[in-house]
Amino acid sequence: MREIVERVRQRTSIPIYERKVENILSALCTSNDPWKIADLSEEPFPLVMAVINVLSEKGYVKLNEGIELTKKGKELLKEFRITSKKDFTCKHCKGKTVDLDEFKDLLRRFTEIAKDRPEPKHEFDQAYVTPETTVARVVFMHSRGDVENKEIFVLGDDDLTSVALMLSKLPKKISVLDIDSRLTRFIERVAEKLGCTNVEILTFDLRKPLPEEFSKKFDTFITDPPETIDAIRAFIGRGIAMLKGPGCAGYFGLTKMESSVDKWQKIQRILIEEFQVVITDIIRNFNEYVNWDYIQQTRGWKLVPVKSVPEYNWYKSYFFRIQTVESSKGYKEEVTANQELYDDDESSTT
Ligand SMILES: NCCCCN(CCCN)CCCN
Repeated sequence: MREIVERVRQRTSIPIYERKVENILSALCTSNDPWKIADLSEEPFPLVMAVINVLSEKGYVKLNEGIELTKKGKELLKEFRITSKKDFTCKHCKGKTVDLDEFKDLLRRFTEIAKDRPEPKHEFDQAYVTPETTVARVVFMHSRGDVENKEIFVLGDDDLTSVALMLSKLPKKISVLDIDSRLTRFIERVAEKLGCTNVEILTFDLRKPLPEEFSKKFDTFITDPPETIDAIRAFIGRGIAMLKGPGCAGYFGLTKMESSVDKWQKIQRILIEEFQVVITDIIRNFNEYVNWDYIQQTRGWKLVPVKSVPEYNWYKSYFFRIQTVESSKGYKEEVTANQELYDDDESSTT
């Protein structure tokens, strides 16, 4: 096991240690599909591919249609008492903790409107979540008192969370921004069709500081940023700066597919030490993403040893809720990153 760790360490700057190899071997025990192995292992996709390449060189797996354990690989599992990854996610709520039964009509209307949504754009690292996920986000936020009669700010909205909020008729005001004018135009048309007059829409690049009139005006924000440190500041940091004061809430998705727990620690330190907010909820795999059609143009595709496109929604993220206290403060500076707003050594889906 140690020589596997040493060999991988020469290949990637992503932190690697024995337990991570174990997680990947355990996932290999359950599936030979590279996307599912990454999903089950909960390790960043580039790291999972680096480990699989080393396992293949050392004869523990063979690469044909899938990634299969060899006899030698199965002996390694036995020697280290590694068993297959198991999943006990609740079949009723699918891990989202909320019951959508009272929102069936909202979900039906949302799904209908979303039929004409713009397709994900590679340039902006887009990938939208399933309609059930978008509606479950609104229900979860509502269950925490963060939607009804509240002023809500949506930073980046390829998931069309603003549309589900409009359909719910619960918020006092919805402000939504996105860099992609296909999305802002689409959301404008929906707001007109629904006759929503309490919606403000702007096309904006979050690398730039937001106009001062947005500062400290909102009760709640939601965003689903890329997992680079720059994006955490540009999306979540700006969202916190828009909140009125203590007791307000922010929501965002954070994936394991493009950020290791080692990077999660850096992100959580920024939340607690720099932004001085409190993390009140982290719901595992709450956000389920629909497979995007540019996957064969991504860096991940170059890394995957067997070129098969994912057959199920493999990409998930955890849903975080943060809450502000007296000393909380957001981020208002310019972010100078360009493509590295989306890319770091752990990302692979751009
Ligand atoms: N490039 C495809 C995957 C991007 C997912 N990211 C943006 C999702 C926007 N709805 C980040 C997901 C977790 N923060």
